[in-house]
Amino acid sequence: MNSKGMVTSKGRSAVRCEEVQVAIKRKPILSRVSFEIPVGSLTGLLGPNGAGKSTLMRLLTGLLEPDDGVVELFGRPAGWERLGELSFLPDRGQLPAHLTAGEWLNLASGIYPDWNKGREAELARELGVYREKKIGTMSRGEEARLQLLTCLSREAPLIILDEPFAGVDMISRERISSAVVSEMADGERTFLIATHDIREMEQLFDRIVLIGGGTIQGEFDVETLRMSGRSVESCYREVFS
Ligand SMILES: Nc1ncnc2c1ncn2[C@@H]1O[C@H](COP(=O)(O)OP(=O)(O)OP(=O)(O)O)[C@@H](O)[C@H]1O
Repeated sequence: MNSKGMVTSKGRSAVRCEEVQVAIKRKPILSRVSFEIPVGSLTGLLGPNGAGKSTLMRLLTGLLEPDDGVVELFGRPAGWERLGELSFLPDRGQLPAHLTAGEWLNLASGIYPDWNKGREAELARELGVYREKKIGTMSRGEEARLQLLTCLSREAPLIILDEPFAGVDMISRERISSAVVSEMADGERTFLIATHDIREMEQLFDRIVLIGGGTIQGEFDVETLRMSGRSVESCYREVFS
């Protein structure tokens, strides 16, 4: 790591992108994207609207292929066949409206071999998810909490959350943050979270990756930033304003 807090050292990586290029309908969306996420870290992926955060996450999940460059998870190429190793909360995901939360969770627990029933019950209490409620009648925030519960009930080594707080009230945000923190306590799991809620989330992150205009604007170690008298928010402002 250098004196500005930029991460320069290479450890064991959960995610590695090198010189990644993506164009959609001939429009360049990601250009020469290179960064790494160490195993066991909680990394914030931060950037303005349209920066390329969701596109980058879809790339990591294998839902999108790069036009050029390398995308690796745990040292092997990313791709849809690696979906079993990661748990993904998409930004515009929708759960089946005709099911109750309980019916959906039963279905999901059958789909995912790494489902942990004990964790599901614990998180359902923490997040205030009611099994009897029909998904189609849920508010945006209630559905967001159920989606997060679905993601965190799996024991996948990599958790990728795209805007987990969109439409979620303050108390629920706190519950979600504490659920994420308690998940981190079990050791080797790696989190990548895209969010605009920098102030609320900054206490959680140990690293941040800043993306703007489809390119990486910097990778920072949060502890090192703090030691140099900066916060995640001030760093974000320096880079983007
Ligand atoms: N299917 C698509 N067709 C055309 N353009 C697209 C498509 N998907 C993404 N883009 C464009 O790619 C750019 C990056 O979009 P992306 O959704 O990755 O940004 P983001 O950082 O997640 O934004 P936000 O913070 O607003 O969610 C935007 O300019 C968007 O319009």
